[in-house]
Amino acid sequence: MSFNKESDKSLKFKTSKKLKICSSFESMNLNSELLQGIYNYGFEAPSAIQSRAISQIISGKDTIAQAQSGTGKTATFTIGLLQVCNFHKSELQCLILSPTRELASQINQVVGNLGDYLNVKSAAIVGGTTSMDSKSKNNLNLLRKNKCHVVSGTPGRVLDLIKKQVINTKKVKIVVLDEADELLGESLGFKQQIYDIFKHLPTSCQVVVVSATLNKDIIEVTKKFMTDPVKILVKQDEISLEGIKQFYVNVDKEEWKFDTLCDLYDSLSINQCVIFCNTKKKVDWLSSKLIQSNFSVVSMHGDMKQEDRDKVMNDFRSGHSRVLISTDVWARGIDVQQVSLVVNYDIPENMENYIHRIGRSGRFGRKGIAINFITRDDVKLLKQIEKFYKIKIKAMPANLSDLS
Ligand SMILES: Nc1ncnc2c1ncn2[C@@H]1O[C@H](COP(=O)(O)OP(=O)(O)OP(=O)(O)O)[C@@H](O)[C@H]1O
Repeated sequence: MSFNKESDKSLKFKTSKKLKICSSFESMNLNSELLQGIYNYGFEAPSAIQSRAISQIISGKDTIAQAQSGTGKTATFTIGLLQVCNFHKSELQCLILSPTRELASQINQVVGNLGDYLNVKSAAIVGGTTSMDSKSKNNLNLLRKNKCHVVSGTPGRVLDLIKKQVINTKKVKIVVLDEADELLGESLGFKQQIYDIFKHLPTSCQVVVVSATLNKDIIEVTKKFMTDPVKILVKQDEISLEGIKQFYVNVDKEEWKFDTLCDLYDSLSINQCVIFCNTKKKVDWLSSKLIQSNFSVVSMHGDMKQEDRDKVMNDFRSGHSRVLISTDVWARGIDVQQVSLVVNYDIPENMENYIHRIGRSGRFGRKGIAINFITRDDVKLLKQIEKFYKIKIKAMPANLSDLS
């Protein structure tokens, strides 16, 4: 196995020159209810990406915003779009697209929280549930009556509801593609859905593209639907967060991973931990093996029923469960601040998801630890990761608890 060629494309595109930097939320000319929502949510000062990108979004420019994991990109586009929307008008003005149901719901929550004083009506459109709960029914009713200002959803479900004329896109002013490289890449089949959604949007619609990882090819694709965008980008060797300490453990053979994990369990469950496997089957296998051995873990992947996924998410977010085993469905965007440790039980299959996975820890300047299990076959992959991000991944020290 080796990383695909896509990942090797270096970031040769540049940040736009002479960008305005707003060092406080007050200096962004936000309306007072929005400012109140921001402070009430606990934010005091903007992060680097927020101080650069929010004012660009507000000015109406198409914007490409790249910044490291956990540095506040969600609030960047949310504050921007909340300022752009007119809440006196009862119509859908903003569409936010993201790759997983959990992320779309999380973004919807942030929109609701930051827009608390604006009377924003937003809906998560995620599908997947066998029976619709009253909230989902209510959302659909609001959409049918064109009473939502903001929709946050996954591309397939959103496109479906546009085609069924439940979502009315006529007045959409701004569309956000979060985790844009995932949405516009070739592997997951979202790209065509995104193009189809664009066909239903007004041509004047402002486009905001966001991710921690963007490459030249993705920027090329965005030219199809963006006009002279402002670009705010980080260099490849700055994508990895300094606050996340990265280690490897030589497990030599696949069969030795399990015992290594059991030895680590006490350290894993001090705060909260996410363990990544590359397949759904492996997630199921590992979680049942750990449970059989009396370890307390929960697990999640894309083949599980949405009701079960929701329960796992709620338990993990509340801190009720501390160790979560998952596939890359959890790699991007999910924000649980207490996660301080990520274990790559399997090394990820693409370079980008390495950065996204480890970025589940160390949120917004917190400290994090990432541990990579390395079989003999993985040594080469680890070297590729180190070279690509210009980082050094050290051998795990004997006493991990000293680090946390
Ligand atoms: N200005 C701020 N002050 C304090 N906390 C903030 C601020 N902006 C964002 N945060 C918090 O930082 C955490 C990470 O933010 P967010 O999820 O938006 O990061 P992200 O850049 O979108 O990450 P990812 O790349 O993983 O999607 C969240 O818990 C959020 O509430």
